[in-house]
Amino acid sequence: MAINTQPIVRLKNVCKSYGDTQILKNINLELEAGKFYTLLGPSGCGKTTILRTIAGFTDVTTGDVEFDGQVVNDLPANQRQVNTVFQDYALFPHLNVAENVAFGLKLNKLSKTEIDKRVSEALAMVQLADFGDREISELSGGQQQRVAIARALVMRPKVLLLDEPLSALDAKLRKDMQYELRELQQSLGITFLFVTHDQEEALAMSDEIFVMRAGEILQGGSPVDIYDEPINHFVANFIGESNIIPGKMLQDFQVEFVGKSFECADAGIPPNEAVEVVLRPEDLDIVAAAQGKLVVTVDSQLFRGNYFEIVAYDTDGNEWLVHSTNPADEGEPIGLTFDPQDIHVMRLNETEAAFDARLEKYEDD
Ligand SMILES: Nc1ncnc2c1ncn2[C@@H]1O[C@H](COP(=O)(O)OP(=O)(O)OP(=O)(O)O)[C@@H](O)[C@H]1O
Repeated sequence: MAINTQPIVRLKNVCKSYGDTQILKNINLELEAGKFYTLLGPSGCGKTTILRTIAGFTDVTTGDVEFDGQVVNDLPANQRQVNTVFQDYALFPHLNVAENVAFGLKLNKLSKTEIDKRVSEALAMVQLADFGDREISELSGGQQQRVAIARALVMRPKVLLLDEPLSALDAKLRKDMQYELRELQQSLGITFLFVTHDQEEALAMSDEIFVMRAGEILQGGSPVDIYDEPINHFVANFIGESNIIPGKMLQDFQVEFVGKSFECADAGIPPNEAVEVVLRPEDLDIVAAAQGKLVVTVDSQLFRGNYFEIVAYDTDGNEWLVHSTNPADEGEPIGLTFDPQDIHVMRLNETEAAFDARLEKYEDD
């Protein structure tokens, strides 16, 4: 039997402009059934605009939005099999919980019996089975958020769009809701497209992340791939914490930075090319200065609960962030060691396509 691998949603070369301002620049993405996707990027980069083009609230200027292989550019929002959970939940304060959830079904003129059944099911999915009669004002922020999700799920969408739904919650509740949302997505098997500017949230929740900047998707991939193999300075900096140091490729398996030559994984980059080297703070070990591959001087440190975050500088003036279980002496030199495999070398200004081709080649070799 042939397996249907056609994406549920595909954006093909989508551009969106308001007047002379281009907001989305040639967006290409595919969403498969049953996966948790995240659009991640700084404020104003176009995340909400992408959701709106999929939901049908915003027309594309050029390009196509496809559902199940059919172009839906002209299909009105209410005929697309998607629902959106908004940042502010957009619940109706004068309706109780069950009435809020029933709203869309009533508009679609379903029978009372069918509406009651589907509302109960949707409230049970978000663990609010006994809350149907409550007023919205009697709910916590997290509970309101779940009502908003139930109201979207009750319409049985193929894709649920979530626009920063956790941003109004305090840190603890936000973490709990991250687990809940992820579990809900997995148990329902619906495709979620989630928007956040919080990289930790994106890493924790997603099957796949699209990292955006200024109207473009810079890199798409699994959290592990994007963390370990960022395509460029922006992605490396935006995802997790990194030391990004200027360097030069010397030959296969050898890269130079801070005036020294280091063994590295083969990156498929020609000799003498200027590069940037990424080393994550947790991949650095502190040793005595004489034993270090590099010597840096400790500038300051913060206790982060389960580790010390140490800021140090090398002789070229590059800042180094190091995570260590032990404190260091401020003003003193320390040695740093690291595994060659933990050095990630990036070309300057490489496109994602060129990066993928290079990665594929050196992984095959
Ligand atoms: N209707 C509109 N008219 C003109 N400009 C718009 C309109 N809607 C959005 N924009 C602009 O498009 C850009 C992208 O906005 P968008 O809301 O998609 O960003 P975002 O990544 O979701 O940001 P945030 O994280 O702050 O919500 C912004 O510069 C915004 O000002």
